[in-house]
Amino acid sequence: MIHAWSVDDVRAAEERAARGLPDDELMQRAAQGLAAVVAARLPADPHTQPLVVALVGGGNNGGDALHALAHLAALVGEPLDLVAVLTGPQAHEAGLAAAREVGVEVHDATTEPGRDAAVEILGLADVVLDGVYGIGGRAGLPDLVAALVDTIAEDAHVVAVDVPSGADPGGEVPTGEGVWADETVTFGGPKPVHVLGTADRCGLLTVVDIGLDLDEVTPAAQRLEHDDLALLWPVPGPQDDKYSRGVLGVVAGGESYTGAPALCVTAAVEAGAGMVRYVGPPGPTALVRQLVPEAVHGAGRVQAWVVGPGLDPAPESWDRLGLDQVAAARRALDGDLPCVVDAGALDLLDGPREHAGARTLLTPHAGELARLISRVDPDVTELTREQVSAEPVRWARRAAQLLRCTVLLKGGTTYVVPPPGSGLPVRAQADAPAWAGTAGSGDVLAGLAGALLAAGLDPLDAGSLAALVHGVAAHDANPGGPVRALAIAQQLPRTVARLLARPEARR
Ligand SMILES: NC(=O)C1=CN([C@@H]2O[C@H](COP(=O)(O)OP(=O)(O)OC[C@H]3O[C@@H](n4cnc5c(N)ncnc54)[C@H](O)[C@@H]3O)[C@@H](O)[C@H]2O)[C@@H](O)CC1
Ligand SMILES: [K+]
Repeated sequence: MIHAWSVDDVRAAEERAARGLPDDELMQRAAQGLAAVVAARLPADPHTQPLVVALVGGGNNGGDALHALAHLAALVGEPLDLVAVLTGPQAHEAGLAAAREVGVEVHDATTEPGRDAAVEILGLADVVLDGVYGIGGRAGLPDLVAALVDTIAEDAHVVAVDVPSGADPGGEVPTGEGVWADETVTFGGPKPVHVLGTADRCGLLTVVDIGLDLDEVTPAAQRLEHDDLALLWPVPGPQDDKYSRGVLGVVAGGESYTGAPALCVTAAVEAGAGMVRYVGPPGPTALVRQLVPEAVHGAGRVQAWVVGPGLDPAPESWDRLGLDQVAAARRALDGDLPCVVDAGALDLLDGPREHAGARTLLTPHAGELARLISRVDPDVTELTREQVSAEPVRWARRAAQLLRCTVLLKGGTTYVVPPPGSGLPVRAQADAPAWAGTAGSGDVLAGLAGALLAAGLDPLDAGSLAALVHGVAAHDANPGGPVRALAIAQQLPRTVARLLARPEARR
């Protein structure tokens, strides 16, 4: 699992670690680690002298970059062209002195000749170090810096120092502006932007150990990795039977929507639910009977519910079967069992589930979340899908707060936000190929998450693990090509087996 700590917690850990150490010890450790990464990225061609350019801001992030240039000169031993471009009126004094000492060429881009020289040199660079802003940064860049970033050579290898400049280190305010790095070298531990930010903003992430102790500090954000499946997946033991493994009830679909329940039930069965009970009218029941002979039918004892895939929340008054299905959905929502609330059932929620908020996992996409918040938030009249997509963590948090439950917001990156006050971190998963964005894919995710809730996982683990496995299964089902929702569901057993068998996971 990748843990990411808030900027405040990292700064506090830096303060603790710095006590009793020489003034610039942490920066030297950071710069040395950074230089080692950059040294490994230099082009190997013996006929050309590599050109490394650092964009340098006025704070300590710039100090890291300047010291790294100095360390790089010592580390590589071969001739190198090293250039520092100063982007503001100040630069880290000791860093600048160390860089000058080893012969780094310095240009001050706040002057016209300096800017012209910087533009030319950035267009030729082999490696660019982005040392403009680190954890002192915020979303967006001043015009001068943005213009310099735009002139970086297309084929240059861009290494962000700690955080890509222009990105919000807290990961909450997304912006496309600023540096998009091929890789990011961070210090002490990941920050939320590395986990929550747009998936390819930071590139490959390397953490340099500078001696911070964050073990006892609760992370602000997390990402599950493939090896985490073995820790969290409910693997049955010899004493288990279908009941102890978890019985999932599914209230989904209606006479006009028969596909969603079939996909949802298939996914839950393929994911290894002990038993799946489908509740619905004759049409979808017949289809589920045909496609999933393992499922049982009609209401009965269950350990968790999935409510909502393909559910029409507002059938016509003459549609008796539709009204019965909504009544079944309401019974599940009014109870106190763990529940995945998906699609149509989201429209049935007006506030928190009374006794079961903490056991509830909402699984909206951006449009559904916008509609839900517009309806239940007294401070919001009309929220759009675009607004949710622009600030996904903010709005998922808002829904989690209003409904006192866990919210899984589906998208290219899937965010799983626990209820406020739970002390739990936000999780973000970006495991799925874009091919997975296809009709029925969400019904599969709901069934999979439901199977995990029924097995006893809490909503944060169930939601994030479901997002991980769903994404990996979508890849496994047809690497590099299109995939239908049913194929994702049918791939689940093999994907789970493969991830359980990973040698790292078994340790
Ligand atoms: N504190 C420590 O002990 C260590 C800090 N280190 C480095 O220090 C960095 C943090 O340094 P600083 O706190 O000096 O902050 P930064 O160097 O990240 O930023 C400096 C200043 O730039 C301004 N600024 C930031 N974003 C801006 C924007 N978008 N537009 C305009 N102005 C902006 C702000 O006034 C900010 O204080 C870390 O990211 C890391 O690189 C490392 O050397 C490791 C040790
Ligand atoms: K940076």
